[in-house]
Amino acid sequence: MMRDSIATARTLSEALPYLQRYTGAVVVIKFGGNAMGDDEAMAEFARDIVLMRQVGVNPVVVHGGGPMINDLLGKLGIASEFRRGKRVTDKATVEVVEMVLSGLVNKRIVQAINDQGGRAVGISGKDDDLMVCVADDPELGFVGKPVEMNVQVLRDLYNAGIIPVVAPVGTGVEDNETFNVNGDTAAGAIAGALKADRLLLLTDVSGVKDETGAVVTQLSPEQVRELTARGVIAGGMIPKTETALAALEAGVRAVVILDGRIPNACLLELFTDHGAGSLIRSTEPRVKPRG
Ligand SMILES: Nc1ncnc2c1ncn2[C@@H]1O[C@H](COP(=O)(O)OP(=O)(O)O)[C@@H](O)[C@H]1O
Ligand SMILES: CC(=O)N[C@@H](CCC(=O)OP(=O)(O)O)C(=O)O
Repeated sequence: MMRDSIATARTLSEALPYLQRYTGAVVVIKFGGNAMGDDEAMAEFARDIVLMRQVGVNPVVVHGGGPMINDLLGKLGIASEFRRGKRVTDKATVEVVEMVLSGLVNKRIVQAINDQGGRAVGISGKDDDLMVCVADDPELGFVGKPVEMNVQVLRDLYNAGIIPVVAPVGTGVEDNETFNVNGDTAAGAIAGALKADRLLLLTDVSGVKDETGAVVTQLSPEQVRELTARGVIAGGMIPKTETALAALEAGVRAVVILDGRIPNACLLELFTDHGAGSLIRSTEPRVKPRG
């Protein structure tokens, strides 16, 4: 018992330099549908987010919900397919996407954060024209590519002590269209527009893997391009790494792809000597042992 308390105190003490480094920092967390898990895992994620806020970080949560969209599409008998990690989205599908993301998934996360004593407010990319989109690719239908980001609403929320929780649904430039935006793409666009200190992409794999299946703990943009060209980075990992590169270009300091199913994944990454997952950034040398 005493030993446990000593270990806890040591962990807190070791966190000091990281707490100092991240005070006032903007950290965008993409919470993928596959990383969400059961209610207990959701509560644990929410606790981490509330703790971040408590120690002076400004967390902005952007979520996915692909598996939950699949469930409802399945019940409705609507077939769905993905191309290069993005869902081909017709009119009927985009309605289901908006219902699931802005409704069920968004409010589940908001409630979980509030249950832990945080103040979460859920919005989508439509609110205050946060994410204005054009069609990404005519073959994908109503899949949006963000072209104009109005992130002041996020600053207003976090400056008021509120944790914004964003559903990746965008509005069109004209005709009041609704766009389905890949959650990673949305998180990257938001992190880029906020020039966030960190973008954490929480998924269900331990990081970006090489051809042997080993997680690469740190990658440069060049290495990402090379692994993609060789087909080692594939499927759902493509929007993640594309997002990482675009976010770095836009001024985000570093992007981490990590396993959201590990307990306290976000805290482990931000506040301990051990990083988690794959860190993608251009030049700075790595300061933490990872893995
Ligand atoms: N090189 C790679 N390293 C790790 N995962 C990869 C790689 N290439 C493809 N993947 C796939 O990408 C998936 C993650 O994307 P996705 O399922 O869309 O996650 P999420 O729902 O969390 O956004 C992994 O489960 C894995 O199957
Ligand atoms: C265009 C596109 O693919 N949109 C995604 C949006 C949800 C998402 O990104 O969910 P995950 O993060 O859980 O994968 C979709 O329809 O599934």
